[in-house]
Amino acid sequence: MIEADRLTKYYDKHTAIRDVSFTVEKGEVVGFLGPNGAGKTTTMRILTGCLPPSGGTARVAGYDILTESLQVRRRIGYLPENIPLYTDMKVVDYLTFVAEVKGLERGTRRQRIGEIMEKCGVAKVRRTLIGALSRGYRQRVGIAQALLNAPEVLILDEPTIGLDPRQIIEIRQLIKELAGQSTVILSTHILPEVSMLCHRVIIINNGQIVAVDTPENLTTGLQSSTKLRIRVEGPVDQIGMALTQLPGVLRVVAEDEVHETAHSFVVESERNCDLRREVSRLIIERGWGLLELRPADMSLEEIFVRLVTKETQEVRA
Ligand SMILES: Nc1ncnc2c1ncn2[C@@H]1O[C@H](COP(=O)(O)OP(=O)(O)OP(=O)(O)O)[C@@H](O)[C@H]1O
Repeated sequence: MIEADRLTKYYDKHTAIRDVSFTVEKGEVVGFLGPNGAGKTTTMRILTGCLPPSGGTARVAGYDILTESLQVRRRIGYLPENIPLYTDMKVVDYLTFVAEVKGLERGTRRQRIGEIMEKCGVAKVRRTLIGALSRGYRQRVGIAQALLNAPEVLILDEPTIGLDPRQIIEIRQLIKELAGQSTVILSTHILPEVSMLCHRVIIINNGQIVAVDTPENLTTGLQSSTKLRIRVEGPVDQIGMALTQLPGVLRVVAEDEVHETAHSFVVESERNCDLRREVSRLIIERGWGLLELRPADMSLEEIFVRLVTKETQEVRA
């Protein structure tokens, strides 16, 4: 559905993105993740046909962004980072205006606007001035305008930025519902958002792609060991010693614990070596209290920092 082929963009002498290539399959939700200034917005704007690349090209829904940009724009819904909403227009009037600009058929326009307002949860504020809406509702109006032309591809630039926690949950729910219907690319700094919403993640740093994979593969693939976090009631030294002696254990780290009788440990073993049974058996046989036992995988945050730091160091070297 989307094929980016060595996209490059210079702003004067500054390279915003360089040789960015990736594909997105129909129906996929792909997260674009990267620190500030990484090149996310630039890439997204190029894909929407709003910004010409300095090099490379892309195909969206089968059309070339350079030579068939009108066809591309017809098939794309775009939520920019700063939505250019008209604050002195009522929601329904604004959506009618966008529907006209997008060339929606006059006969079905009203019905379509009604459906979209219901879907995006703005029907009850249809007659409110956009300027009087909360940020969460404005974001919904922004998503509604992006959806009006039933786009095959939806591009959402930081859809939850600046929203309060309740609004964030609502917008994420809305994106999840859209996922089955459109192909979605969304950019974010928020890592849990990626795990929650996206089938795949594209990590971009300094204008270049540093990783493309599923959130699960990213978190397991870069791990050199398997970690278990446990909380146990009993004598800390004896527990630590017994765990260290279990076959397959590489390292045991006792963590600070405010409780006097319960102690937390991270037990590290070879990659893909699952010691949950052995650890729980040991603790129960010794008569200690097993309060908690769970995998302590590397978080997406840790993966992200590792990839981005590694890349930055390599660039500097
Ligand atoms: N119009 C412009 N003129 C000059 N430089 C620009 C312009 N737009 C972006 N840049 C630069 O290009 C680089 C990539 O910017 P871009 O906005 O694509 O990053 P981003 O990943 O979307 O960042 P953020 O998360 O902060 O929105 C940055 O170094 C930025 O300063």
